[in-house]
Amino acid sequence: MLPFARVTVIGLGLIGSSILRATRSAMPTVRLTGYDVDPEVRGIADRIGLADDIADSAGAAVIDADLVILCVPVGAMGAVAAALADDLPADAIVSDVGGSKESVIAALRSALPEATIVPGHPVAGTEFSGPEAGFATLFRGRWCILTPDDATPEAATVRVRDFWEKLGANVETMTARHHDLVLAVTSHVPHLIAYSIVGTASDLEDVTQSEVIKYSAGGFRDFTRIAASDPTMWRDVFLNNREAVLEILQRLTEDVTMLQRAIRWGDGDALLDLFTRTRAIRRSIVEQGQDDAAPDFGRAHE
Ligand SMILES: NC(=O)C1=CN([C@@H]2O[C@H](COP(=O)(O)OP(=O)(O)OC[C@H]3O[C@@H](n4cnc5c(N)ncnc54)[C@H](O)[C@@H]3O)[C@@H](O)[C@H]2O)C=CC1
Ligand SMILES: O=C(O)C(=O)Cc1ccc(O)cc1
Repeated sequence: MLPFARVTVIGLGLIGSSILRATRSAMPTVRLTGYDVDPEVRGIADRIGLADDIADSAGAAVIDADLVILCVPVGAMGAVAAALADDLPADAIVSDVGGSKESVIAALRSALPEATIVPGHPVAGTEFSGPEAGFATLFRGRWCILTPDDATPEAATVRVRDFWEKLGANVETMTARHHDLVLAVTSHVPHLIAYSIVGTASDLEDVTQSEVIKYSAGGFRDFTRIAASDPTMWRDVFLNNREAVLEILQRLTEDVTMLQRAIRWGDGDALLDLFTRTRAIRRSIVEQGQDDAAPDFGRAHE
């Protein structure tokens, strides 16, 4: 049995278009509706047939939906929810895919105080964005984290879990606070480091741009992939997961200072100890098959 018969996706970029493609492939009889604030994106979505209907307002998109998934940058979630509030059917379930959860839940509850809300985050993506970047297999074998709270009916969480499992995802539930701390370590701060090191390299006037590009076959190249991720989306993630990101950055700063000291004083044992531990972490991730989104460089050597 299908968990939902009519699914609406608001925001037709990488994640929204991937959900539409994956739903069409896994549950072909589900009626799909899409909406995006950008008329150009709506035009592309229409042309490539992402949904049965591309609506021209958020309200029109949700009018007969039984699942509405918000796939916009986290800073826009509250405004989108407010824009569709008057047209949302009373029995519809609202979900989202935002990369940070505590502030998104607060924004959704404030805009939709009566609605059934099951917050979510598929931990799957790429550095690309827009409606043509999505693909149907994006969520296959990847985690989707749901962060229901006391106000979320269990039955609604079960239906959203069922939906994501049909798209091929493994579903886990946890509190929003815990999600935000875990993702700050595993995703947000790593992206910040990538943005920062690529920025530092481009600021070094005496290492010319061409040298940066020419010798970028090493670790720097991996950082440039991550640093190519969508600027608006990541600005919003950092502004919305401020507390957890700052806490992890504080720890990172202390650890970098420790490394600085080890290099300064020639403490090779401290360096070897850390590098041995981190190599073991990488190997266990590869063994668990969790490195699909990583680029190919150097894989042959692993
Ligand atoms: N990119 C990634 O790898 C992942 C992103 N996410 C989350 O998914 C969400 C969307 O990210 P992407 O699909 O990557 O971004 P994207 O930039 O590819 O698409 C976002 C779309 O939302 C539209 N939009 C913005 N404001 C809107 C509004 N007020 N009303 C309607 N549409 C609006 C934009 O026009 C754009 O087409 C974000 O919250 C992000 O944190 C979650 C997992 C992975
Ligand atoms: O492309 C990568 O390396 C990613 O880290 C993808 C990603 C980006 C944002 C998320 O909220 C979840 C996954």
